[in-house]
Amino acid sequence: MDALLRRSPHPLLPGLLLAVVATAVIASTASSYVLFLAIGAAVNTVYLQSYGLITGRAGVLSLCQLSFAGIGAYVVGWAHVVDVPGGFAVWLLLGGLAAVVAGLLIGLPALRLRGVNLAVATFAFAMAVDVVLAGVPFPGREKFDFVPRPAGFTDDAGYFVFTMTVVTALAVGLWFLDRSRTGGALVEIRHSERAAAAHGISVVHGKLTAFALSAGIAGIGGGLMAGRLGVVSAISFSTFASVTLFAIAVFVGTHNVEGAIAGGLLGVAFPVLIDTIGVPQDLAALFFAVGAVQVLRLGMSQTDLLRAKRRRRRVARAEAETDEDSTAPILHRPVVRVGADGWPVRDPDAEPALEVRNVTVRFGALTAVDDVSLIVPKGHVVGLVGPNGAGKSTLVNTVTGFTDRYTGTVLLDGRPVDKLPAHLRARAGLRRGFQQSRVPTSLDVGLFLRVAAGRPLTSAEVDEQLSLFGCPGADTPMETVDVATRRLLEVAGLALGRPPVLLLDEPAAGQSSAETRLLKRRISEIPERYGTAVLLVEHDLELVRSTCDSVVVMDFGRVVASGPPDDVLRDPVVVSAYLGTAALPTPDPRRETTSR
Ligand SMILES: Nc1ncnc2c1ncn2[C@@H]1O[C@H](COP(=O)(O)OP(=O)(O)OP(=O)(O)O)[C@@H](O)[C@H]1O
Repeated sequence: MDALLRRSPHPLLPGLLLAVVATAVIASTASSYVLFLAIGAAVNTVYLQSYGLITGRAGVLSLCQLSFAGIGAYVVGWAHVVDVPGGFAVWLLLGGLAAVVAGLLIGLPALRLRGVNLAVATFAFAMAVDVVLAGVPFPGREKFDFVPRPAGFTDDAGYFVFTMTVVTALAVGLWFLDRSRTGGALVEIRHSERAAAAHGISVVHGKLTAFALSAGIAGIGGGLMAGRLGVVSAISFSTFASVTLFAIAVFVGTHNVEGAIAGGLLGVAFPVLIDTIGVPQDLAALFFAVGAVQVLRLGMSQTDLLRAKRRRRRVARAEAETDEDSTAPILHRPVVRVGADGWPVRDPDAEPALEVRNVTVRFGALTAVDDVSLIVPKGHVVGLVGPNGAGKSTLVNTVTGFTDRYTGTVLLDGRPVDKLPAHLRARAGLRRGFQQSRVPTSLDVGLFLRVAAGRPLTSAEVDEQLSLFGCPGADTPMETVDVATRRLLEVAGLALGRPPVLLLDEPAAGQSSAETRLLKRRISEIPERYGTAVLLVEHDLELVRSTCDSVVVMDFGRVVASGPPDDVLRDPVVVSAYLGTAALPTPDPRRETTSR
């Protein structure tokens, strides 16, 4: 079943073959009018690849991509007029680079903005570029000094081949990006900026990268447009055209390669089509806008819907064919160091990996964390328990840098980290999981593991970890993975980063008893296997008792008890303040004899 759910390992080669055949057929058979339209569709595809990167992958609402295209076209025209050596291909790259610089300049001030505010800021930039380009004619335009197409590709058929080569090269680049940790990081930023920061990803850096790369792609598209038309005018890069392409991108879903191509074709063919039946071409924009609104309502673009349908069919087929024994045992690798009782042996005098000193957090009049101090020694698992609202998650947020309004000190390996923002604390080795799963569903399992680990992993490491946590194969799309398995994957990925300290916030929530048993084993192995000390926030007291070396109990923001699990969980203060006798777990005879 797993194998059927996985993506084809090499979808790139058939895709490349298809691109070559389609380009050759169109170039050799199409009329000059159709070729002119086809070049337009290919240039549109480049624009939509840029939207697919900034909006589809990174989730940034940018309405100014054609302004970057205008800058690319302007530079190509200028390079031709002043005769920059190297010819069209070099001018195209220069146009892309100029657009990258513009993308960075727009991206920097826009970093603090999100959603509609960011859309408004990019819209304002597009309007400003409209005004500038309308006042400053494109180089060569006044004397009709046409930009020469690249040597060997000067006729329409040749230039179509050249344009399709650029489209294909960009598609290959994006294919690799999607499979890299940078691509995974962009998707994670779109999904949850907090989760991205917790994985050591700089949201600022990620968004700037998306702005720069997408602007560069759009700039190359603009340069191609200059080659298509010979002389361009501001109207080709107007705000109206930018917003129309944005609507197409949202409607079709241009973060998928087939979406970018379909969107490119739609943007050219649909206006021509309605024109032939007497409807003004500009009304096409209305159709795209209605389509985009519909997609925003559904939450899925056309290509996402198609891909989801295909996947559902594969899942149904796999379910019908599966002969897997779901009760088959999961293969475990033995723990590195175990005592005679089968449980890991730990050093009682270990140095602190994490130390929290007198931390207090206030939300207005409410003191959510009140002068809390605790230590997580190296190689230990420490439980943090307490009733709802006791302040556990606030403490985890504070320690990991997601709350900056606190007093007190957090030390990692003896060094204060209070001045570091969340992503730098994560990079320093203070990693965390979230109470609510924040796993981006558009990644596949292997890439998520790489992003969560925050360090380069070999395929063997990924596969071994997946098997250890009983998770599906690396190529499995995350959206086909159930919520409980996603939580397991989160723990698996974080642990694989081998951070000095890992804070897990209710990892067993929503797990079946079999999954909790596996999780119990895996969490108790984390210190030995990965060299990581764990602070485990959990309501499942049996899990806490059987995995933790010591337990800290919080109530009303304060530490009310701490010590060995069996002692603490039977402490009358803890029982009356929080647990209630019925909730007490039964002591495990194995643990009573454990040499910790
Ligand atoms: N951002 C916030 N603004 C105001 N109050 C908050 C904020 N975050 C948490 N609180 C309050 O702080 C207190 C501690 O909440 P916290 O979520 O840390 O408790 P918890 O022990 O993690 O609870 P649970 O087990 O339900 O997750 C609660 O009274 C909560 O309402």
